[in-house]
Amino acid sequence: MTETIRIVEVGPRDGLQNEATQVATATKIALIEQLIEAGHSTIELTSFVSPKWVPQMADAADVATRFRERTDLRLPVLVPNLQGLERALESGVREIAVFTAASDAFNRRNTNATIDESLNRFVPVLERAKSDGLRVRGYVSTVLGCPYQGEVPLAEVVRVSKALHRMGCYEISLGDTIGIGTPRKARGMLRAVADEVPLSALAVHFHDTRGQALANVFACVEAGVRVVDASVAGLGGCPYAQGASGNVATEDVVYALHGMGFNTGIDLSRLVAAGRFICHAIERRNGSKVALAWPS
Ligand SMILES: CC(C)(COP(=O)([O-])OP(=O)([O-])OC[C@H]1O[C@@H](n2cnc3c(N)ncnc32)[C@H](O)[C@@H]1OP(=O)([O-])[O-])[C@@H](O)C(=O)NCCC(=O)NCCSC(=O)C[C@@](C)(O)CC(=O)[O-]
Repeated sequence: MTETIRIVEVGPRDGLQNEATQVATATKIALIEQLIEAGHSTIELTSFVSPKWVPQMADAADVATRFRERTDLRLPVLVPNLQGLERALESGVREIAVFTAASDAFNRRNTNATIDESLNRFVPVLERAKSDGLRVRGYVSTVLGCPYQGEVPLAEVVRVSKALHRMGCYEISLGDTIGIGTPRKARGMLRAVADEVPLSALAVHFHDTRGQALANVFACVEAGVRVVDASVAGLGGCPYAQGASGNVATEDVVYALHGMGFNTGIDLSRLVAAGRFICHAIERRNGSKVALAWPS
């Protein structure tokens, strides 16, 4: 039987959060609609963070509300605190993602809190989410290096991942925020976390800053991970990680996985069209090599 890998499409959130020019809400919605048509089952729609920190996501409620009837899909949104959760609930959201890091230096710049302060912030968020029947995903950033602190101890990646899992996050996404990792290091990191958190509850999230992301995905898939975050057309970059480029392009991941015999449920041709649509709309270079080679 063909094995399935679930792609978590982060383009509409991670991919667009750093765009300097405000992307029209209608464009974001059209992109998400096209991603759904391409067969995505899991799409991170937006983030309910402070609009002062990330103005591009100020229209989170409008985007999320548009998809509130799509109970057949998993449509998580990023939430940093209880205020974000309240806003998400008002928009009919059924899945959220909380986020912290394995480096205090990064986490302070990203959320104005140390790692432990952010974990404490999540306690009431997780309690409220649980009582409202929401699923909660957890992110750990800087798992292979930090733009401010440099080396990140593996023990800290393991500790934070374990804490999020124990708190009730059903899945932990391990983020190489600045795309600094290489395949063996990425696989070693995954294995170390998998010693403490079930591999089935882990996802990988690679940025392609140094062109290593697809190789890192491959190394981790070979090591058994079955959930991969990716961004259509390789959109993205973290506003609090200078020089961070987009995530690995979804088109390239899907092409590689299909070639390896995995099923993703995604129609590559439609996905390429969605990537071309958004690149045209925001006048951005397409970061997917598969898309560039795809017949027009
Ligand atoms: C966490 C905070 C809010 C702390 O920010 P703070 O300034 O310490 O928060 P505060 O509680 O002091 O509130 C300050 C103001 O923000 C408002 N506020 C507070 N919270 C909210 C909210 N949820 N929604 C709307 N408004 C909010 C609050 O009401 C107040 O407004 P004022 O009284 O000044 O008018 C802020 O630092 C923040 O929003 N950070 C988010 C940064 C971000 O979104 N980064 C990118 C996402 S993470 C990422 O990309 C990495 C990832 C996940 O992809 C994985 C990887 O690649 O590594």
